[in-house]
Amino acid sequence: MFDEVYTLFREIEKGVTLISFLFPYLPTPANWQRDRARIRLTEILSNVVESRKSSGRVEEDTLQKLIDSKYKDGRPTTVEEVVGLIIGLLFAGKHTSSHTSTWTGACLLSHPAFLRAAIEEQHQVAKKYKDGLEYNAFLEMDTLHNCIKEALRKNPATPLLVRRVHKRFTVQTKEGQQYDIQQDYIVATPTIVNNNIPYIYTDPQVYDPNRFGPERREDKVGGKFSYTSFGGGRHVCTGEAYAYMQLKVIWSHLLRNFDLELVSPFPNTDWSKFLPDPQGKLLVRYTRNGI
Ligand code: HEM
Repeated sequence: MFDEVYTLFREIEKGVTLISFLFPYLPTPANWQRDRARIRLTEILSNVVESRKSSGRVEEDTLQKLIDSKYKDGRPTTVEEVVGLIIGLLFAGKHTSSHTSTWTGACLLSHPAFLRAAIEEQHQVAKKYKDGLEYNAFLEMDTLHNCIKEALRKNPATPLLVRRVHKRFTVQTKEGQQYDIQQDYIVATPTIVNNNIPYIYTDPQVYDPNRFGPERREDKVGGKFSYTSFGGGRHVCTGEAYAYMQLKVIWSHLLRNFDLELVSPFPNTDWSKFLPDPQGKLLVRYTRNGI
């Protein structure tokens, strides 16, 4: 089942392009495949939800929370809604994480000074937690954290955040120009532009994880929306802490156990995707070492 779910996910992902975002029902092979995969994935996950419900078993997990949730008027969630939420959650967490992990690798392996600093930090943490790395050890990996954060600043997983306006409002630019934003307008905020504003980020084109260190704190200087790779406001990413933790677990393991070298050129961004990945294959040579 795992293989089939993974394949279906890939097929849905392939249908999430910039074109399909603007024209979701365009009759293209990618959109057909995406829609067929969505139907099959719904079938598989519906069976999982139905089987949990009919078993009478109560577990301490996310699936149970979704099944037990109720709307404000007391109505419980339907199987279809639970399945939709699971697909949404998997989509929110899976692709964004693999995207960020890949860009972190590409950035680290092309910036030797930061790679050395991240490896040195692994030495220090491994020395301190010699009985095995646990949760707190990963929280102490500030250098690695900032390397991931900077890779994500330069390569946000969601370069455009979109909202429908519920209530009319005005907005004023830094230069004093006012805009009237009317109800039902669609507003888009380009993360990729926000993350490169020169009065917030010094030399924004440069990969420099030190910008997030205690002396500079560039993610805070422009206010709470300076760094928007995890969104902001009411719908800010609820998985941010988990995302950093899993990315640190992955990269800490790789840095502690392998010598890594990027053998393909630093990748361009594939802008045809709605969630723009590195273009082409990223080739890495690895030798096992072990800190
Ligand atoms: C590096 C990895 C991740 C990145 C870059 C990321 C980014 C984002 C962004 C930009 C948003 C806001 C979308 C918007 O405003 O329209 C968001 C929302 C969300 N993310 Fe993440 N995310 C990541 C990982 C995760 C993980 C691992 C999970 C769950 C396990 C998760 C769950 C969610 C959920 C549920 C929302 C919707 C929140 C809401 O609408 O109230 N994310 N994420």
